[in-house]
Amino acid sequence: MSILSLQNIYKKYGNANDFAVNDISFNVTEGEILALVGESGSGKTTLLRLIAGLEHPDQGIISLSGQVIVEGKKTVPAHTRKVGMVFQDYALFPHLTILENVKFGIQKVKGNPETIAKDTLKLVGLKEDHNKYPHQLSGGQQQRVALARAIAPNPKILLMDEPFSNLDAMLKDQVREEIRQIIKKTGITAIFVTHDTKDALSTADRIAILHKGFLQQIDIPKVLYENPINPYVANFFGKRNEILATPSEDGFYTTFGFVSDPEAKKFKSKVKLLFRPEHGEVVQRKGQQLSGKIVKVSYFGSHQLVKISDDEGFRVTIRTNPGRVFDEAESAFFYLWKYDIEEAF
Ligand SMILES: Nc1ncnc2c1ncn2[C@@H]1O[C@H](COP(=O)(O)OP(=O)(O)OP(=O)(O)O)[C@@H](O)[C@H]1O
Repeated sequence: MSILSLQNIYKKYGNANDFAVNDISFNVTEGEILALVGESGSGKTTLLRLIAGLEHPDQGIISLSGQVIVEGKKTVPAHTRKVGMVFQDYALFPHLTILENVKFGIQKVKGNPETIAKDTLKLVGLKEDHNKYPHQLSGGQQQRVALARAIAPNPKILLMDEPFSNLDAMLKDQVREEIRQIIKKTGITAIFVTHDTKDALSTADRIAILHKGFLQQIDIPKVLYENPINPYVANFFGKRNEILATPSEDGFYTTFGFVSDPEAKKFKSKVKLLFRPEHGEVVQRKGQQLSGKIVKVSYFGSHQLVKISDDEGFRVTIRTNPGRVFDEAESAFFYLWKYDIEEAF
């Protein structure tokens, strides 16, 4: 069931030429975690602020829990929307204890604030730290306090602005998982903004990708990664290799060799074969479809990236497992098990 609905939302700031948010519509299902991703200036924060009630759109309708909260000039003020917000810098009160920080926002809710605050801190795994001050906690723990403070009033929806950006790489993986588990345990619907594709792919149930204020695609991570709707979305989720190819009756001729593919006959002129590094495989035996010279091998612990060049110096990158041993300058044979085909010109 949909809990939040945005219909044709437009927002332009002052006398800017372009809309920061341009005709955006989507629904969010109850209990789901949605990531808003896009590069800097794509409109992610503006969209989050429109939902929170911190900005008002020029046009469009927003409904929350079946109630229209924004339409034309009508607006339900931010403080009565029952929206929880976690800010990028956590915005904890430094002179209040953890418990006091969480109690702060629940003075007016039903029940005993002390009990609710303690229960919520327990939920986020901080039941031992009630009397500590924010500076006595790690970044990940501070973030859980901010999360506890936002969910303690039992909001209809939780909004988080770049929740993982202040954490170092080691902590990030752990915190992503913790935050996802807490959110799922409470069953709350959450929307978070990030510019990091890893955050989005690993934490969200669905991802909405924005570019210059326009919604490009909204879907589950696997679909965005494997079946991007356009080149922008495809490249946003990581580099793709491009091989120029000439179609024939039964395949494509490329400078790396022949790719057998019955689809080729549908194309009249040159195409690009587009594939991610993990969609190719380096094989040891000769006689495979494609070949080239290894020009570089980069080791990353969990995997290696092998750069293979054709006779003209054109390169592709293929991901392999970390245990394989390759010599630079040796011949490599590879095949593509998945690729997209696009008209080249
Ligand atoms: N308060 C404001 N006044 C004027 N223009 C603004 C304001 N806030 C955002 N903008 C503009 O609106 C557009 C979208 O900005 P927004 O902050 O929503 O993007 P973003 O995707 O969240 O970017 P970032 O990742 O850098 O925070 C940008 O062109 C930005 O310059």
